[in-house]
Amino acid sequence: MWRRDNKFPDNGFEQWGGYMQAKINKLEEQFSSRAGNEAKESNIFNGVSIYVNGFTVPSADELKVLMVRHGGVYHTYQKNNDYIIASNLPDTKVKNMSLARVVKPEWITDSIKSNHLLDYREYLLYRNSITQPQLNFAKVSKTLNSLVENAPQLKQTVSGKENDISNFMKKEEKEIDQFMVSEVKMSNDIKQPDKSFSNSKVNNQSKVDDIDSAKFKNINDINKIIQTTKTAADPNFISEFYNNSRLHHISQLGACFKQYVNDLREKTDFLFPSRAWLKEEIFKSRKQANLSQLNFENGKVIMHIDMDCFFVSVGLRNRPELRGKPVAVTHSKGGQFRTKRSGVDRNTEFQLYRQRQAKQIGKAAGIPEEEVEFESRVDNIADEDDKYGCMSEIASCSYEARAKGISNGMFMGAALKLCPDLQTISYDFEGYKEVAFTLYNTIAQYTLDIEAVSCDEMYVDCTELLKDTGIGVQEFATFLRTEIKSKTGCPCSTGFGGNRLQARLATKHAKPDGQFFLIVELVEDFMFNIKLKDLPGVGRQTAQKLESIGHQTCGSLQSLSLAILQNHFGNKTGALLFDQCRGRDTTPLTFFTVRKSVSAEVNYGIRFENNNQCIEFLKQLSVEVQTRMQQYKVLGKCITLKLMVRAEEAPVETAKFMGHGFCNVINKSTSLNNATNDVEVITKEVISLWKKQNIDPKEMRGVGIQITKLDTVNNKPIKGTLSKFLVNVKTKTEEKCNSLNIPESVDFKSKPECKPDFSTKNSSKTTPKKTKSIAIAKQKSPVTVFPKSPSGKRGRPPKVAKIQVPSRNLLKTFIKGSNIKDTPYKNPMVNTVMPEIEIVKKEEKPQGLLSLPWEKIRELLRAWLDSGQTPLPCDVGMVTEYMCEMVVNKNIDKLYILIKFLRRRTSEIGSDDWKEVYKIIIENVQNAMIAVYGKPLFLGD
Ligand SMILES: Nc1ccn([C@H]2C[C@H](O)[C@@H](COP(=O)(O)OP(=O)(O)OP(=O)(O)O)O2)c(=O)n1
Repeated sequence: MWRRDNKFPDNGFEQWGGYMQAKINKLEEQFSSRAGNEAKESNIFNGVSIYVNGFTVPSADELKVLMVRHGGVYHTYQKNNDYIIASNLPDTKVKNMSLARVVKPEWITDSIKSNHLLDYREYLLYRNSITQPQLNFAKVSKTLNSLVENAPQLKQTVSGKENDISNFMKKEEKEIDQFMVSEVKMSNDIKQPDKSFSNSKVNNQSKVDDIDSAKFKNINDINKIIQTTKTAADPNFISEFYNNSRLHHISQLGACFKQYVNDLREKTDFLFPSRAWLKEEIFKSRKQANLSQLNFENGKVIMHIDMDCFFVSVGLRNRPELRGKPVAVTHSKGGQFRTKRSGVDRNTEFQLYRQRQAKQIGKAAGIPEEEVEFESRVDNIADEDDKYGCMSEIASCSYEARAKGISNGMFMGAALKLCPDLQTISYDFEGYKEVAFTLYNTIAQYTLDIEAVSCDEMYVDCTELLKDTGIGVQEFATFLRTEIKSKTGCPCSTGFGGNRLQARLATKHAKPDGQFFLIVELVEDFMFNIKLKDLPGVGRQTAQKLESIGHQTCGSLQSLSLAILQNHFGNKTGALLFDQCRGRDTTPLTFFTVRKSVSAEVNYGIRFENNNQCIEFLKQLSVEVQTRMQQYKVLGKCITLKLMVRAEEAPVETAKFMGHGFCNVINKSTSLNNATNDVEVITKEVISLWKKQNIDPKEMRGVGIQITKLDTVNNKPIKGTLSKFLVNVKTKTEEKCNSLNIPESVDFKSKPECKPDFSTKNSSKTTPKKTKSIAIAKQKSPVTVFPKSPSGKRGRPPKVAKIQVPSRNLLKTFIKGSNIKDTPYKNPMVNTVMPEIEIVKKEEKPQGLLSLPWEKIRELLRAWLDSGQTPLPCDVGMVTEYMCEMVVNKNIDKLYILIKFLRRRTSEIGSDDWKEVYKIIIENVQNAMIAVYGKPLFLGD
């Protein structure tokens, strides 16, 4: 007999427990013997045990048989790990139990039908909210934490060899994961969450879910639950709100991938071993000579790539039985019972929205507000207790749902009207992140010329990649899409064109699961039928205004001259429209993203009883903003408080539960003398802005804080990046600038009059000796004979007296392994100590760039090109000087890499100044080449 003290079950009859245990054991034995007798049909429920609570269809007995047949366990008495199968439960039961594993019997029957175990979470009995999701504490933090362990592993690149990009990606993914986890953690730490509440088994989610159950029809119960639903007056509201806000997660992910691309570009070597594999695979699969070979004379090839119905595709990986059906990702299940709250007046609220929209259209069309007519009608709007009244938003819907008229962002109720059998699946933030990483990593194996748009979308300049590999656009697209689909299980679409506008429109044309190359010959025809509202530069108001003057398509707008368009829309928008409707777009891709603002906004659950609550909330929101500023390492000068206040004519109770309803928006800003991220300063300013508005806190429906005019922490803007590093060698620099063919003026458009004296008369006889000092600095060497600048003047020394601290990365790069030494530098802007750079002068050693290792030069060059500043002649002089020295030192391989990089970046930047910089450098380098080798460096074109 098993004994209790040995932690084994006791089946004795001495105590009640013993009796019960004996009974349970007996029933289990019966179950096992029955299992032995039943023909086993599958192992779907291997490891799953269920306990049936109450009346179910199929009945408990039938479920027992099904479990036996399909490898599961049926418990007559509930055990810890059991799934509780129930069709409904009396409320006394609900109050006393955890609802996390209460599952509908359909979970069993549907799993058997689809021959695999379906996700039980999709069948939870208590999951439907009244309207919107309620806060599900700690769920997301848990998800993010688990991601750190489970970050997707990169596939090895070429034959097991990994280049630094793939290694870097792995490291970086982890850092980004940690960044996201730390964000959640930080905000929780700061706000000291009420653990008892977070951990409570019946949390807010289940409280509201309870309301959805048809069992809670007693209005007093419902009101009690609504009253206890968390509002912004609760001290833990903000962290919980952000942990559960889908929009917050999307924007976080988007920002992370922008940073990811920045870092990949900054820290890896731009060598792409996977290209060899790509080429090999594509050449292998070619059945005939490549017909789609690109004509590079046509310029750039820009790709736009976007996952198809992203949230749905990721969700369907666990619900394959729903493929091909109309599916939506939303918090709501739809079609369930909801309660009607008193005071809700949907008709009035919707009417107010319509009225505002009509005024906006009127304004866009130049009609005075008082003359705008709008239709005053009473719609047959479903109430919230009607399934068609559900105001839960659809985040993403499948293309089958779109075929029925459903679109992303639509309310669930409206969607159900269009498609009553619309299936819903829940969010999978972990899955989105995993797929997004795979998408970015797949592209980054082949090129880093990426502009990240969001977690599932980016632009890629494929020009260099295609040229380097010699593969065609279509075959690359097919290969890439297949690779992404096989790695992620999700389809994507790609569009290619000569610029970003064409690429984006091509993707739209290709969707879903397709590809389209808008070749130059097709552009005109293609653009003709494009709807103006689909152009990226055309917002709702502009589209409405265009429609009001009779234009809906690009073809139709092409009939208007530039002057007419500018007359109607102003110079900038007019010119944009003129170009866009012809498929023209000169905006270069931005590979390096610079953050312009940091903000935190909450427009859900904002319900205050008094001023103190509102002030407390403003303090918390200030902490949230400051936390984000710290993460992004920025300070800001301008603080804007955004207030959403219930419009006088709007019902007090909003149509959407805890939503903001129809509001007036007030934005108030203040500018500081110095940029800051000090939470006390931010809070003080925000509260002062709030107090000045004199608004009744009860009328507040949304609050946001935005910080703009950003500056990087410890990084004052720098001018003349290179010069600033090397300012203490200004005398030398001055000499060298003078000696190079660099115009003194910043106007790089003006060409130097004379060429450096590298001409053929500098025969090999005059070739300078290989020497550690730079050839061009030596007066007698052929490369030292340089003409004056176009202005005829000699260059002046740079006027920088003292080195300011440049970007941290640059600093780090330079401090290590160079002759730069640290001395404390106190940044007056913030209380942090930063090193000041001082160049140790050693006359006999090479100075400036020449003192640095080649790897550092690459970093510096990259930073210079990405600085977003106008190139200064002295900087150009130094780079030229360095490259000429490489020629002299016969360091041609590395020189070639630098030049290729320089060429690529300058052409990406696309400005005439930078193109001129490239030209000047190349002219000097080629002249040095001729001087040293008697011939120019072969650059391929
Ligand atoms: N306001 C928004 C915008 C986007 N998303 C989420 C859901 C989308 O699935 C995902 C990507 O957005 P897209 O605009 O790319 O839309 P889809 O990928 O769903 O569809 P499409 O195939 O048209 O790109 O981001 C969201 O939840 N809410």
